[in-house]
Amino acid sequence: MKFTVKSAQQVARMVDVYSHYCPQPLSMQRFIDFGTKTGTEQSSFEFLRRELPVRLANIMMEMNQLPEPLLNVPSVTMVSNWYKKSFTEIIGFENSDGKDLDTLSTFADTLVVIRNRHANVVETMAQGVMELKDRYGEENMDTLQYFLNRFFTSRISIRMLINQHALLYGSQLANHPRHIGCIDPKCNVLEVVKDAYANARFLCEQYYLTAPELELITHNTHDNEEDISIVYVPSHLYHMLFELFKNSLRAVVENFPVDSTLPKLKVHICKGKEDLTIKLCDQGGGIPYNNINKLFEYMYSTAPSPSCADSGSAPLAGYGYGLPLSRLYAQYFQGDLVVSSVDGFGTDAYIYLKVLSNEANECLPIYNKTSARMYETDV
Ligand SMILES: O=C(O)CCCOc1c(F)cc(-c2c(C(=O)NCc3ccc(C(=O)O)cc3)noc2-c2cc(Cl)c(O)cc2O)cc1F
Repeated sequence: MKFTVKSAQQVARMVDVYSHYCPQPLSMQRFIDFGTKTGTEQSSFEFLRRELPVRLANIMMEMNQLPEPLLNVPSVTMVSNWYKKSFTEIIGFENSDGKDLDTLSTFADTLVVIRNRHANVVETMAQGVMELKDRYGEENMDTLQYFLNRFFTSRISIRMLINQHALLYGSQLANHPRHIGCIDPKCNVLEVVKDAYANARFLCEQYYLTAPELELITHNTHDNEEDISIVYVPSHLYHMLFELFKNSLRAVVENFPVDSTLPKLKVHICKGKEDLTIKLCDQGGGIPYNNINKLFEYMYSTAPSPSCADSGSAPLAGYGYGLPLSRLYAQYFQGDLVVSSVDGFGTDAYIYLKVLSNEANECLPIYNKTSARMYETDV
């Protein structure tokens, strides 16, 4: 394997070239078919050595459009350099031979290096938002919100592609023999709900010494399956549920006096014709309607990092990005996450997932004139 070192100008030119290609959204069905019928390591390599730089370049071009104050905070510069390095490494395979076993092995290793390099991007960007708030207050908030939603969605999609290749063809084993990469074709929703609740409850009891019980209600009008299942990525579903349970547990415990009997959390799981809906209902006192959107705002939610927060900070509180990121996971395969609250009583949170795999297409940000206009600062 020979890698030619490229100058910063050469890399910038290649980023521009690759950013002119549109990312290709894959459906859940396509992921499944590729992993079980049509795909080989060679065809996966030949797809990824183009698609990954295209997805990286599209979001790198958006990052370069950010207004100066956003672009120049140290943490954002660091993340930008990680992207440039990873982009350069992948385009190094542009003319490699997909039939050569060394090439395939080096490519798989490179993907793992890239995945590890980008492991702390969320925390680093949260640090960048805090640096920005300290320096410039809440300017450019709308631009930041627009960019981060697209940036984190792009990151979810790139990690999905890398994980599929690594699990299907790398040395890393899938979690379960039934799984196709990180996808479970029969993801048992009830089990993921119970798992997320148990772990959130453990944190809640560790801090508050109490936690509300869980009541589960299932409805299946789609098929006559005993256990409600869906073709989905269990780790994505777990991430969403764990976040929502943490919020509900915290709200309920904080809404009632110590030693009160706490009202149960009620979770409805319903598999319908098009949607699988998971509804979490709590009596946590609710939030005013006007403040719901703030929960999804990165600038508003950026709390001091748990390590430096005062010792009294609840372990249920993170960087505050849990909810916006959970909604991006839901939307990534055309689903959604909606929070509806009754001020003074409680909150219902809904996770909507597409039941039909051919409707569950990746939702990807595309860099074009429309998106570029979003970054044009007012004159
Ligand atoms: O730090 C993190 O990562 C977690 C960040 C997030 O932390 C929160 C949290 F877990 C729970 C709540 C909360 C409250 C509350 O706190 N009610 C009291 C208050 C009353 C008035 C106002 C107001 O006037 O603005 C605000 C709160 N009521 O319902 C919810 C609630 C929110 C969501 Cl998204 C959910 O899925 C379930 C819930 O029960 C708010 C959070 F923000």
